[in-house]
Amino acid sequence: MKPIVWDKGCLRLLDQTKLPLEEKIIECRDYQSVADAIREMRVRGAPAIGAAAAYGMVIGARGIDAGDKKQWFKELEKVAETLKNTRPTAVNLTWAVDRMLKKAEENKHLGIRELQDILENEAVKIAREDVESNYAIGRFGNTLVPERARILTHCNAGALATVGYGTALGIVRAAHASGKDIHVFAGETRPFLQGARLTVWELMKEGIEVTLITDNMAGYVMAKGMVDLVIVGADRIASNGDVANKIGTYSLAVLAKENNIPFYVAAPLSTIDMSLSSGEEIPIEERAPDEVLYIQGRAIAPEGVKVFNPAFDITPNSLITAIITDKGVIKEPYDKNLKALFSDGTRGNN
Ligand SMILES: CSC[C@H]1O[C@H](OP(=O)(O)O)[C@H](O)[C@@H]1O
Repeated sequence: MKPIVWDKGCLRLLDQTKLPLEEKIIECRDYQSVADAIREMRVRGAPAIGAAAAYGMVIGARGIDAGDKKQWFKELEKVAETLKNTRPTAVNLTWAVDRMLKKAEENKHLGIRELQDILENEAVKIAREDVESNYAIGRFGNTLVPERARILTHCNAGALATVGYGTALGIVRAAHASGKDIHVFAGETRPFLQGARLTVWELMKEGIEVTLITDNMAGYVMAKGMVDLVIVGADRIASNGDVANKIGTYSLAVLAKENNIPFYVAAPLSTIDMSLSSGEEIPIEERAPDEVLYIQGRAIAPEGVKVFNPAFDITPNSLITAIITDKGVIKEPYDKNLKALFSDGTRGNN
């Protein structure tokens, strides 16, 4: 399944708020509708929103009606700000938009039409690189998966969270494809239910064994010896290896430590933010109370109750067994080993 399809100036998105009951495609022909889709999580997942924002920059750039190039660049900055302000936690969003701006800046000597074409090529490159990264993560991660593995996942870090194949689910796919006996326990992931609605949908489509559990069952299955490893995605990783990921990830990491179960984080280099010294600096998005108060439009709590809805939490590096990237498996000491990862000028948020 492709959550993002670029079709000659139109960005087609699989509306993930409708899954699994409906496979609805929305067509974005202006950058504001791309921003709306990201903000409303119709497209979601750190790498996916980065790629969507890159295409939003292309659509925005082609829609600018500026008298001269200076004005054109000013308008492009406004497009960038709109897209960057949609969601604060996933660094891929900022990384992708800034990469597009940098590309335009590097070629500002060219005409506007050429700049627009260059930006389109760059967005296509970002999307292609993401899929390549996910296959690499799958290959590296598969080396850590035993022949028979019961894998607990959280949220959705699959094809739907990326341009294709997935990060955490990319490892599941690679292990399954290599003939290993894989069974996934998918945590439902309240309140947006990415696990129940998206991860289960993805895995069942491909015939990969999956069992849905509620978030509060994770401790039980781990304590009962029903889980061999935990693999999650990430939205932003600080230079010391602290990880921001979907709310509930930290709880799973503590439970995994308590039960001596390996806890892996799968992420491309575009999710690593080397400008941050620790997870304390990662902004945590707070989302609307209605996401907690309603399921499919039906109230599940008395009207008027106060709600706290942080969409992410921080898992300290001490609870992480390894970070599986598209450049290899990174273990502690994370500050030293992540720095070495970027020392050869590799792309990423350094
Ligand atoms: C492949 S990274 C996916 C990452 O993004 C998700 O967040 P959201 O659904 O709010 O965009 C979640 O944290 C996943 O681990």
